[in-house]
Amino acid sequence: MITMNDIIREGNPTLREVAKEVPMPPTDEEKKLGEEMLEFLKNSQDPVKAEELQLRGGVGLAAPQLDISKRLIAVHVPSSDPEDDTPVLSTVMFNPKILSHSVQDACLGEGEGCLSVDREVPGYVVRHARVTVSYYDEAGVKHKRRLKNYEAIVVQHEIDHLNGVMFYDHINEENPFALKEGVLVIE
Ligand SMILES: CC(C)(C)[C@H](NC(=O)Nc1cc(F)cc(F)c1)C(=O)N(CC(=O)NO)CC1CCCC1
Ligand SMILES: [Zn+2]
Repeated sequence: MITMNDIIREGNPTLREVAKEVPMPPTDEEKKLGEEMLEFLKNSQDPVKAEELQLRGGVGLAAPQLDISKRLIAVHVPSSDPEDDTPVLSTVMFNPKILSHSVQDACLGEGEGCLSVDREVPGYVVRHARVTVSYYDEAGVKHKRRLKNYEAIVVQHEIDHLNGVMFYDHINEENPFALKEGVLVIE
């Protein structure tokens, strides 16, 4: 199973590569990888397993973070309602692609971090507020999905990893907390 030791950290050149498309349908090995990535995220959000395995609570993971330069991500976004156990988004996406996006931008009020970055990098990471993504599932079936709010941010963060982009590449160097008019701040 995947643990923190399998996750490469900034400085590893793989994190700056453009990952390769996965031919559809995915091979058994690629399907297994996707399942393991999703299992890592679920384990990382389980207090007992996270403690046992010393995992950082993760909501998304991209194959390049495992030193595998393939266009494959997993996302497991829990509901913001603690009473609700159903995640708002829990899936493996092969060859995810942003088809269209809102004019409006958004950022997390807390800024962002990354499982591959062992330091705090303060500042707003401005992204699209809403995106329409297409992706293939492990059966090779094509899906199209509109995402908004936190799950839209997570998927954009993960797709960035497939293009060698790190969250801090988006932070304004002069003023990390500069915000243009109309940017939605997601708390
Ligand atoms: C880097 C880290 C702080 C671990 C971040 N987690 C997170 O932001 N909060 C979180 C953790 C949970 F378990 C459950 C939950 F609802 C929220 C994260 O997983 N990522 C994913 C990543 O590094 N992918 O490469 C960073 C997030 C920053 C914005 C979107 C993803
Ligand atoms: Zn990341």
